[in-house]
Amino acid sequence: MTNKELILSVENLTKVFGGVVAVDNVSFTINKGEIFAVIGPNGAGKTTLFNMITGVLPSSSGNVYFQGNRLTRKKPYQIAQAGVTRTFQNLEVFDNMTVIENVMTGAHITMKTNILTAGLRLPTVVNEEVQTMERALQCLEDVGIAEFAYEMADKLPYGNQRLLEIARAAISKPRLILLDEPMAGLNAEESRQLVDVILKMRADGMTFLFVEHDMETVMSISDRIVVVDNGVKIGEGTPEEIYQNPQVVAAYLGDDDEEEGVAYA
Ligand SMILES: Nc1ncnc2c1ncn2[C@@H]1O[C@H](COP(=O)(O)OP(=O)(O)OP(=O)(O)O)[C@@H](O)[C@H]1O
Repeated sequence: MTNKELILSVENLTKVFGGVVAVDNVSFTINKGEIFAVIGPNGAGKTTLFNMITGVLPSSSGNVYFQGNRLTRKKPYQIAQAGVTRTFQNLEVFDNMTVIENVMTGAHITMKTNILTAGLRLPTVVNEEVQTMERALQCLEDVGIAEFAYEMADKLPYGNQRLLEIARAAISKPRLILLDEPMAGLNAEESRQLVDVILKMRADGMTFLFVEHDMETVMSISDRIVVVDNGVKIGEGTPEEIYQNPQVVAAYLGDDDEEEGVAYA
């Protein structure tokens, strides 16, 4: 990649739960427009890392900088306002809302409407609502599920609910989206659809940081990968470099068939 522009810098991030060091002095940087994966065995500390970057959990030590601004100790909504949004490991779709209403909930961090102005139904409020609805529809179009906009969210197939989560993350116009195991539970066709959406959004300038167990997806779409094991970063590089890193192979990918390469499906 030419003209690298640093967007996220994770510096010596550490999280201790009681006696357990869940994330141990992890550092890495992400450039604008990259698809960057974090992989590692169950319990390696991936979700904890995500939770610290997005302000869901305070770090024990270390710092996170986004476009040069320190995110450490900021609240999740402040981090979202700064341009970092995320999806969660388990679906977080509101069942009792339509698809478009679900997407609109993602816009509240960028809206100017407050309880007072909303109660007065000022023209600016009505305008903002209309604009948000239009933007929500556009986000649904971008992920390919606009035709379901006015259906109840829980009626969508699982794969489309994941796409809905991406649309909801995208409506606040983030510069970085974190995806926590986006491929979990998807069938092959749904995974392909989601990969297409991620690649298209990246082509439009989005940066992605994602945690994923599906190695085929990780190896096929990631520009760079960080590998964590027991909270410690044990490798970093392109898919090819990770594939050939003996420490990573031994700790995570399995070294049964080193001769022929790693079986990571
Ligand atoms: N709230 C918590 N309190 C205590 N320990 C925790 C807490 N959250 C996570 N841990 C511990 O921290 C370690 C890392 O957990 P984490 O969920 O971050 O791993 P992970 O890599 O995301 O795992 P998975 O792939 O299974 O989702 C584990 O040992 C876990 O038991």
